[in-house]
Amino acid sequence: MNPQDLKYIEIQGVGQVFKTPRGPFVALRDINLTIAKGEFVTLIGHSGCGKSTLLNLIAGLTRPSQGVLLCAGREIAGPGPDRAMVFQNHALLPWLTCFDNVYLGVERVFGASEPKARLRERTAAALELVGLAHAAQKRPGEISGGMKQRVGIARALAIEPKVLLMDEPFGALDALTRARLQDELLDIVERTRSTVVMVTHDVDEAVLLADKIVMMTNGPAATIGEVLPVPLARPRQRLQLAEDATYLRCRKAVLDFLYTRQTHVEKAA
Ligand SMILES: Nc1ncnc2c1ncn2[C@@H]1O[C@H](COP(=O)(O)OP(=O)(O)OP(=O)(O)O)[C@@H](O)[C@H]1O
Repeated sequence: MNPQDLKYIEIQGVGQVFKTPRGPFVALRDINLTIAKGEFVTLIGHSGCGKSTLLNLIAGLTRPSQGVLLCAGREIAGPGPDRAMVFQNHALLPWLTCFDNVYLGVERVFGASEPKARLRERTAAALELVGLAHAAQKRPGEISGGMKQRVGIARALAIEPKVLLMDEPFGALDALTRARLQDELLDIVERTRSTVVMVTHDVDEAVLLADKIVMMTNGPAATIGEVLPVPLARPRQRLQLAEDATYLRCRKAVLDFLYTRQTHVEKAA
């Protein structure tokens, strides 16, 4: 791998302080992390520790109070088509069909340089990739939660982002749909070789999907407590992993971190 690709995303000395009516609130401090091209990173930590805050910084939706974030050697100064976000609540426009929800983003990114037929081809290919070609003409209100989430993923993949940012994308789904979408995501990422940063609360999801798990300490002033490499070969099969010694060791390490070393104490608001 090109040495530059080993540090595709670089987060250096990043801190985030929010202004609140009660004074400044230090959400993140001293975050240092390097992500290689094609790497799948999961971010895990107790509720409120700053996972979404960190993802928003990588997306360029917010700017850090301290430090710098780089993507492909360039400072992240705002959102860009090289980084696409998938949200937990899918954020689809209810009055548009699934096709048009995906087309909207495709047109924004490629509309100036490609003919309409090519934009439609890209949209159809993204829906095909997530197994939703048959639902292209349905509106979000006419499809299930899992299907809506797949449209959200198709919309992100359709713009061919270099980095896929996912904020608890499967958090609102039932366990079976969630498992199916995790498998589909593994398959898609294998094919597209995207770099992925995914926030999750789910320990099994974190281990199943990741090349490395970034474990965050509790907030306020949260930081990275530990980075755990997951040296499991790909493609991964969830049934085989259930008894795999490396899988079980990684799972235990995350559980230990979360429930022994970072016991969650609900703070008074
Ligand atoms: N715009 C903001 N202004 C003030 N405080 C904020 C703002 N955004 C986030 N926070 C605070 O920063 C901390 C981190 O929030 P964040 O949403 O990143 O946590 P999280 O780990 O993603 O939580 P969860 O797992 O519950 O989604 C929280 O205490 C939150 O209240």
